[in-house]
Amino acid sequence: MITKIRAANLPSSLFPPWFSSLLVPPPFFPALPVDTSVGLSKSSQALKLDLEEKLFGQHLAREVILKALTGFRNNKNPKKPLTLSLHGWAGTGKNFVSQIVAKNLHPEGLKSNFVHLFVSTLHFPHEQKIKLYQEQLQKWIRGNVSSCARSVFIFDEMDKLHRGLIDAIKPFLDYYEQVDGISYRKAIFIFLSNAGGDLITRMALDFWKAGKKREDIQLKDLEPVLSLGVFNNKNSGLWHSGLIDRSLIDYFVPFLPLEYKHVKMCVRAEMKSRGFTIDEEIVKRVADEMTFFPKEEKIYSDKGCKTVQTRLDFH
Ligand SMILES: Nc1ncnc2c1ncn2[C@@H]1O[C@H](COP(=O)(O)OP(=O)(O)OP(=O)(O)O)[C@@H](O)[C@H]1O
Repeated sequence: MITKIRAANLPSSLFPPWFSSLLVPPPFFPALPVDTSVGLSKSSQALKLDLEEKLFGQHLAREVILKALTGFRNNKNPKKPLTLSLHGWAGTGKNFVSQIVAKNLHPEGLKSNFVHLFVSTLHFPHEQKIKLYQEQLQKWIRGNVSSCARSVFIFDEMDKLHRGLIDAIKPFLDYYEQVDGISYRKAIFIFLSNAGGDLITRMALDFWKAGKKREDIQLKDLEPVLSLGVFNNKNSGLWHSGLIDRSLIDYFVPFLPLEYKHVKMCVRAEMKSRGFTIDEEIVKRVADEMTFFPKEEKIYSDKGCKTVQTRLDFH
């Protein structure tokens, strides 16, 4: 599913018109604008605050993302780019968090020249064009990292990304000091997918049924779950790509399914961002319109907070 934000910030064709200028190999890359605020835009404290205030119901994702980003930014000499793999049900905040991270590094977020979002089904829809996509993608990454070492690349719908394209980006994710004269070690790659989302949900449901608190779910509880749903799942996209075998993913970040109370929090946040006074009656009405599963218990929103914005329009 493509959100408004993504569609609004993406070129209509695969790459913008000036892309062809990047086809010249280094050192002849044209000078793209240089971001002087790179890495200094906000402190880790600001990221922490953003995650605490804006991201609802995701205590594990909050913890892992903060740890990963803080560690990476404090490391003056990283040995490889930072690679995060975000997993979870639809509408639970994977794109939302990627945007928070991107904004933290580059204040303009998705609008920055140094943040790049690829959506598999939008940008790489035709299997027969894989060779072309591979070439363009590699040149795009190379060109942009040579312009800004701390470029951020977000790949949405990773589970739908053709294996050939994962192979194309693999060299950039590795521990090489340089590839063709360029170091990729300060770049950040974020992969988003629904793979493992059903298993994460089942785990959350088991906790709920056992009367345990959601916040008591720990990363170690989810490791075997992710291992089954992602690491050893031939359909997850990552499995047969060699990314996992070669330890090229630094952090797996699980997103839990969102409950009624989280949906209400999303409604309030949306009202606030539109400058409305919070009206609890409307908050309840919007949340009540969402559908919840499993059939019997009705605990988790089946679209997370995804349709909150449009539903609010009706009220
Ligand atoms: N955990 C959350 N906390 C706060 N807001 C959220 C959360 N999850 C979703 N939202 C809101 O819902 C919108 C849609 O969520 P988002 O696009 O991040 O979902 P997603 O997990 O990427 O879904 P998909 O897998 O379908 O792409 C976000 O822009 C945000 O406004």
